[in-house]
Amino acid sequence: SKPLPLPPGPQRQPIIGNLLDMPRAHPWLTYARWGQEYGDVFSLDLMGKTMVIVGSSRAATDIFEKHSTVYSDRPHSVMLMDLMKYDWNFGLHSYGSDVWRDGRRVFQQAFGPSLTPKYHPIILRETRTLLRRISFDLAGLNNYLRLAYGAMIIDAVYGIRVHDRNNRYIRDAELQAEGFSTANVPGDFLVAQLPLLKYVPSWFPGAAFKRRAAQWQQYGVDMVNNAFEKVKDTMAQGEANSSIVAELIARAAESERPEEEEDTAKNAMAVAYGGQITLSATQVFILAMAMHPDIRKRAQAEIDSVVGTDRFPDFPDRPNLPYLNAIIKETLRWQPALPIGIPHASSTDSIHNGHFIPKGSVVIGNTWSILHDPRVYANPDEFKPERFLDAETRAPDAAFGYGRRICPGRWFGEAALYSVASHILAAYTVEPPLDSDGQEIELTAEMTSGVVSYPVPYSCRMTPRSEVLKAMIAEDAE
Ligand code: HEM
Repeated sequence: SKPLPLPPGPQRQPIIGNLLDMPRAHPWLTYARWGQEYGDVFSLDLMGKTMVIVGSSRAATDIFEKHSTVYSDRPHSVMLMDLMKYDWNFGLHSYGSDVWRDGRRVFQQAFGPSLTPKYHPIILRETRTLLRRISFDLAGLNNYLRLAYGAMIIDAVYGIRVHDRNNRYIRDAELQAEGFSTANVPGDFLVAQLPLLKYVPSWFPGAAFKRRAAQWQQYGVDMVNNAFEKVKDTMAQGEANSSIVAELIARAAESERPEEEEDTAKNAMAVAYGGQITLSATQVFILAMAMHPDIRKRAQAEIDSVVGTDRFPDFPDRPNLPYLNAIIKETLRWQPALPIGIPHASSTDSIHNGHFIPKGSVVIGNTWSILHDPRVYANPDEFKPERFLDAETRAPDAAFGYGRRICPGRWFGEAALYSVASHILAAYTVEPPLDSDGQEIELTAEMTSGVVSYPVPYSCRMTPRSEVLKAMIAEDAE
């Protein structure tokens, strides 16, 4: 009979609630601090809109897994959906909508765990091309990593080989990704939730912003259409390479609703380019290797003993490299690429632990807190892969999100990360940069603050480990 309270949280002001308390940078750290004060599930009020932060893995399981039908929606983003017409992106659509269900189905059918091995040859080829590129131009490492992941995805999805970043499909995708992340500034989903915030001057999407949004919208449309149409054209000429899209087009032609099926395939597959985010984890991995010579050497000794020094690592080696696999898990845990995931929303009123969570609340898994919980991971700020050699240690699944929204590309992402990490370790000694006196400059793990968090740009030294591999890198030309 008495209404249940909302989950506890910081003191609210009249009308604006916690608006002025909202962190501008690295929100996961402020949420972690609040979590210690108010509990694993606490709430904030943003001008009447409830935001719930979930900060432990037990609470995340309870909310996102056990009550997945309630907590798998997305907050509607006025900015992305209305201004930028991102309605082709099933990842932004509501739980249960046709676009989300059909898009996710098609996506999972292409990127499920049993299908990912199909793409191993592409992943390996692009990894080896990457090594060759950095052997000529180490300063371009980040560009080449970005290119490698883009090329892996575009080849798997469209059967189109990409050789440089001026490639039109890479350009389409990068321009739309740039628009997406610029529009997705921290204020975005607040603006989305609270139309009144449009009047806060620094966030107000003025005429200039709207013009840019129209341009980003066009990039999105180009990205969705260009590569897809190219596959259709080449198929019509009987020349298309095998690819996910070629298979989906052929299957659509035999279905009862060919046009709709083709559209679903086209839109769902355009979302795959988001898998570029694997770049963040790779940059974290290289940083960790440069910071921890003992860990790097132990991983290299493991690779040398399992793989030898006269060939590159391959996928069948992966189960025989437990320490490297532990490093990959620790990389995803230590500095997750999406420290507060992608916001979920609740689709009905619900109750959690005696607290009321109203329909339409924004529900955020604080991945950073969950993966830095000292009750689960001792000394969580330290990079300690050994913790994952103990099979009891909880895998860092939260890095891939929650419940029914959990990343459907995670097997592909992990395979790509394994490939690049194992090749870099096999071929290179990774060390911190030197100052003008020849002394090593100490590297620290500082991360950027966006929705997708990357290490703040750093440099490192990478020296080939052996003449044999150096010769193999040169030989392994495209
Ligand atoms: C290390 C690499 C990756 C990480 C850390 C990562 C992480 C994430 C996270 C945290 C989410 C949000 C899940 C949620 O809402 O709870 C997500 C969603 C998604 N990811 Fe990934 N991802 C990675 C690689 C990939 C790759 C390679 C692809 C494509 C091949 C991909 C495709 C997607 C899609 C389509 C969604 C939206 C799912 C939905 O809303 O239903 N991701 N990812």
